[in-house]
Amino acid sequence: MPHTTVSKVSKACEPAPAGAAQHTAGDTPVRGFVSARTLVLAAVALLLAAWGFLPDFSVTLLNYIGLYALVALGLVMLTGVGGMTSFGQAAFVGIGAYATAWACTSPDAAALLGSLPPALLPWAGLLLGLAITFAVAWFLGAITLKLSGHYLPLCTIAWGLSLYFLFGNLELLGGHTGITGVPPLVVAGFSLASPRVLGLLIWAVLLLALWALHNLLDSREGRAIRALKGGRVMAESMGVDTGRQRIKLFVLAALLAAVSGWLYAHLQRFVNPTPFSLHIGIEYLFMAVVGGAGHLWGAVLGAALITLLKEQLQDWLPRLLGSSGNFEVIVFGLLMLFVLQRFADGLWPQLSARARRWIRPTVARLPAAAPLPERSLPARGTVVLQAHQVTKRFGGLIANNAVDLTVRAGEILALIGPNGAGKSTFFNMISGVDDPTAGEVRLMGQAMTGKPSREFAALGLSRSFQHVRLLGQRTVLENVAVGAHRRAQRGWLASMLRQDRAEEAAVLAEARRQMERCGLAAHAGTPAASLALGQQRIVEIARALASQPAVLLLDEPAAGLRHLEKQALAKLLDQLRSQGLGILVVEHDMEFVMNLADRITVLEFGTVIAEGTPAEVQGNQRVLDAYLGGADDLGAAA
Ligand SMILES: Nc1ncnc2c1ncn2[C@@H]1O[C@H](COP(=O)(O)OP(=O)(O)OP(=O)(O)O)[C@@H](O)[C@H]1O
Repeated sequence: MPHTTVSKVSKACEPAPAGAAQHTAGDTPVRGFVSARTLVLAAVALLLAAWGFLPDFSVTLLNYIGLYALVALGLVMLTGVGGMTSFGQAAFVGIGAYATAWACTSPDAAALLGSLPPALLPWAGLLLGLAITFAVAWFLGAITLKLSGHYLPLCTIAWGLSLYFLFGNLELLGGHTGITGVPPLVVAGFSLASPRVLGLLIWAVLLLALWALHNLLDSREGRAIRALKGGRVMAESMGVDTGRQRIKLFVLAALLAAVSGWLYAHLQRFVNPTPFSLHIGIEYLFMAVVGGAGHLWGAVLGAALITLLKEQLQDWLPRLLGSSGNFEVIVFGLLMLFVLQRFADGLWPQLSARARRWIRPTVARLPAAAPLPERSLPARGTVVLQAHQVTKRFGGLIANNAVDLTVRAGEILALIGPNGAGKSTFFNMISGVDDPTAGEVRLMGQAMTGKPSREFAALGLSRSFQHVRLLGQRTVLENVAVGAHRRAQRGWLASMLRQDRAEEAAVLAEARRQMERCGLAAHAGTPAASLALGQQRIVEIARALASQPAVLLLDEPAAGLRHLEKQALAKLLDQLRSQGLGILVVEHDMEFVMNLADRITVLEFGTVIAEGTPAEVQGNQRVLDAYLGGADDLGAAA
């Protein structure tokens, strides 16, 4: 925004790990003497009480902080939570601002909206701005969000620039001069012309957005959004439609920016293209990152810090250096470098870590949990998963060569083979991560070729990964709950408005049930990354079980486990088998495999070289040859 000028906040609305926030003290020790919620309410009450007495300049600063924080909040969701970087948010602020300025001042708009009383024009402008932003963001999202790596940020720069130049070149938007004479907002006959009064609306909108987004993150949909950061493969395997979630997130961030632009236009009462440039888009990103891009309150902190810092620098530097110039930009850039070097996760985590001693997380009460809908498992012996002549080529390399394999309900099939034999590639083929070059995969009798992983998940297939894919900073409970995504239905709006509590209770109860089943009950509130690697693998199994699968694919589940843990895992898999699950295990631990599997398929150089019971496979000379040094392992397992 044009103004190069212009809360201290608490831990309160930080999206606390669900396990810590919503369940018994057994998960997380309850500390602190003031609850996060009380602190926020007290801060809001204080701000309200002081609002009438603050100097005009402070009110102006606070208004701008509120406006910037709204945009940065969208970026926290998009970048910090969802893992997508955008430099172009200022353009959406521009759409919100120009839409209302045009609706309120243009003769064309008057002809169109002629019957509307003048007091309603800004509200028509808001609707127009939101509608245009929605359409533009959806369109841009659809064409750019498929890109990954540095391509996506580059694209946001491209369309950020395009929209900026569009604002300056459209005659109907006043060209580079912009639009003047934007009227003040009027609510119920009361004019919000004074920045002091409009500021109340700005902060009310910001607090409402914080509340809604906090609720969203603390829900099934919030976990799905966070799962995006764990990689699309994991999220899709848990049944999350990642493409849709990404677009929704992108549109949400754009709409928040547009609302900020709308408020800005009625605060400034004129608009021109300058505040919607790429330069300002970068500044918004700075705010989110410096504040703490993974934390909702980080947006407020970042907006406040950067606004105040720029203000001070603009004031002090010319005095200090004895000449005027844009010195603050240089110092500002250096300071940003320092902050990002020193605190890569932003400043909010630092602040909240210090406050943890005296602030306790809000304990939300959930209603009694009803069970989630159950899937009826196929009868024992039914073919649940079938690979027919599955071939995968990577250029000239044949990773899987006409592999046939069948998994039945109520059995454990092991897929073994030396390193590089093609086991993980095959796993990807039969779970929808990748498409076979030739051949067919059938799940529950349905042809699955070309279908994404989430369709596999919908039909009852769940999996773990060779390289653990968990949300390391989130609790074990939350990670396991991601697995139950498809068993619940409440969407974004219901989550934002807290209309999902009964379902959320059911999801978390199911996650706890699976954790108990897997011996993880004591770790509900522990961040997943702080568990040993072997236990993280068990968390993946619990997460897979939370989807109530009919087919379970486990990629090296015993790797990193100690002897007793392996025994417990074998017992669990045995139980699952007796309950009728079809289980396919890729594993290098021969003792584990030989004692557990009903049948074994052996791959070498992508080709099946043997199949049969453990005893048959151990006696197979080709298998012994394939393993060479590993022949001892096979023998030892006998
Ligand atoms: N995306 C890819 N592009 C090119 N080659 C690949 C790709 N993925 C796997 N490969 C190759 O395919 C072959 C099979 O690899 P894969 O990871 O499936 O073996 P694996 O049996 O799972 O091995 P490990 O037991 O070590 O995990 C290897 O030669 C590997 O280098």
